[in-house]
Amino acid sequence: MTLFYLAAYPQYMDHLRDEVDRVVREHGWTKAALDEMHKVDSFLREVMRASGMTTGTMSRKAVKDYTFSDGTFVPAGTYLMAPTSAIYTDDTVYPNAVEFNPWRFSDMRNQGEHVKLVNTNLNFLSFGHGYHACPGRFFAVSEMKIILAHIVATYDVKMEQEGVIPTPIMIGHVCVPSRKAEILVRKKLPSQMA
Ligand code: HEM
Repeated sequence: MTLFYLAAYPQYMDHLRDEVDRVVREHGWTKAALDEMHKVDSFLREVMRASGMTTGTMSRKAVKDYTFSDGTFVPAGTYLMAPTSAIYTDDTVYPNAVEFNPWRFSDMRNQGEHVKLVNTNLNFLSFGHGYHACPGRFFAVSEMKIILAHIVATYDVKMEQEGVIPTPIMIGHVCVPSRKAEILVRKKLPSQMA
């Protein structure tokens, strides 16, 4: 999905590339470099938010009657999910939520908010939250950052039609990237590489 966003919005490529070139020049391809890639991190988190990935997450079954602090009563046997897509498209949570803003989270981070991709909170549930939050996310995020950083450092990518994300397939509540979409990929010339 990230590749589709990267290709659909090529105007962000140079910002990512500048960041990757700068931190890799300073730290090499190391964990320290990944930690410095705030824009790469933000881009990935914004793709997870904007694309939704799932309409809901953290499925649970109530094993006994439960009343939430606001009075909501959940009888035993009820299945529940946290409504990720409702949260991710709520303008009061994410201003101008409909807009893909790749620097949304790096800007928030600059203001002192804990919104690195590995950070979970009630407004970002793609890795779950609380006691059962995904323990594999630290590994997964490092992998995703390495792949995105490598792509921007090595290739130019674009979609035939700018600004259009190929329609995903919904399987139940899970959003699967289109398997038919095509992306134009061109390897950068050696002289363009850092
Ligand atoms: C982008 C990649 C990934 C995403 C989006 C993701 C998402 C999630 C989510 C949403 C949960 C919480 C489910 C819940 O509360 O019901 C979860 C749990 C879990 N994830 Fe991941 N995950 C990813 C990668 C990984 C990887 C790479 C591993 C292992 C190497 C992993 C291992 C686990 C385990 C063991 C749990 C269960 C934790 C528990 O129940 O206490 N995940 N994941």
